[in-house]
Amino acid sequence: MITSFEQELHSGKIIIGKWNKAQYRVERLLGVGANGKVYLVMRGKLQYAMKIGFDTVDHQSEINALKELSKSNTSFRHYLLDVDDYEEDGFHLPFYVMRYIKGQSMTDFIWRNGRDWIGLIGTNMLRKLVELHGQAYIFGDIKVQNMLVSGYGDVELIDFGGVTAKGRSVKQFTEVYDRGYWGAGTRSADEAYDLFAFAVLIISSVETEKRMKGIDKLLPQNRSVDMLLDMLQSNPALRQVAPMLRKALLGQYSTSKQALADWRRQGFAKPLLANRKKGSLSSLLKLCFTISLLMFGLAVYFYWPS
Ligand SMILES: Nc1ncnc2c1ncn2[C@@H]1O[C@H](COP(=O)(O)OP(=O)(O)OP(=O)(O)O)[C@@H](O)[C@H]1O
Repeated sequence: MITSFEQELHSGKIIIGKWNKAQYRVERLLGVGANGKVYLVMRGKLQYAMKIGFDTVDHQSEINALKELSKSNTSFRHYLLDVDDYEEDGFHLPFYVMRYIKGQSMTDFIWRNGRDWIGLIGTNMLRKLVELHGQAYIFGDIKVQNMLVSGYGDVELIDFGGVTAKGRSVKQFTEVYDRGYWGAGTRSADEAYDLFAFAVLIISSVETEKRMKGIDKLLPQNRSVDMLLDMLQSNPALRQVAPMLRKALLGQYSTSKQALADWRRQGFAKPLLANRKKGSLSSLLKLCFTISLLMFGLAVYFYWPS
């Protein structure tokens, strides 16, 4: 059985599952990761994301976690639509089909709309973690690439390859976000593990590229959580959230519920979308123009020699 498939599936290709016989039409490639390729597909008139796995063990464990979450009474309900195999020319390709998430990376979103959004994005991210932790799982591989932001700061998690049952060893992680890398704790799956990564996520979303450069290549003797704490203290954009993130970096939260409550206590101002800002400016200009026309009309009416 050959499972590796380097070739790209072209747009318009029809995939019919070997077992469930559901039919999908490939639209385009959404992304390629270490564990698989993800395509935008249509099933009837609806859009979904289809992940074709490279490594069957990782692929299967991702499916197992998604199956559990899809059954839960959380926002992950019905996230997973189908699990099947596709066979072509002697290739056997395991795939699964999930909700298609439209969005942009957190860094792009903040870059376009401003840093005022950190509060709301953070709240929505922590709410997702509270839900996941409530199902006795941790996310494991929190990083900018594994979440998408859309609409009014809505957060969706993607890539469930790191989802690990609480108490086990974290399955998949990315060094910079990993508390083990910073010598700040073990790699056992507890809520504080995700909260540490959450703190790094927020710090990295507002740090300059210059300061973040090389941070993933530090020698073990040079890595310490103090480096992250320094970044936190010295960045004015993080002043409001620094006390909560400090506790997360030091492992002082045992549950994401406590972390979310502290985060919310900051009382963030309501952020504005960049195009709404532009929109409100143009309505203000329109109003000024109308008022000046009205004044002009009145002036003509009163002062016009009769
Ligand atoms: N449900 C989805 N909706 C929209 N886009 C998605 C979805 N799932 C994945 N993607 C896109 O496909 C890319 C690769 O997917 P994913 O991160 O799951 O692969 P991976 O092999 O597990 O990656 P990694 O190398 O980070 O472990 C993502 O970065 C994202 O751009």
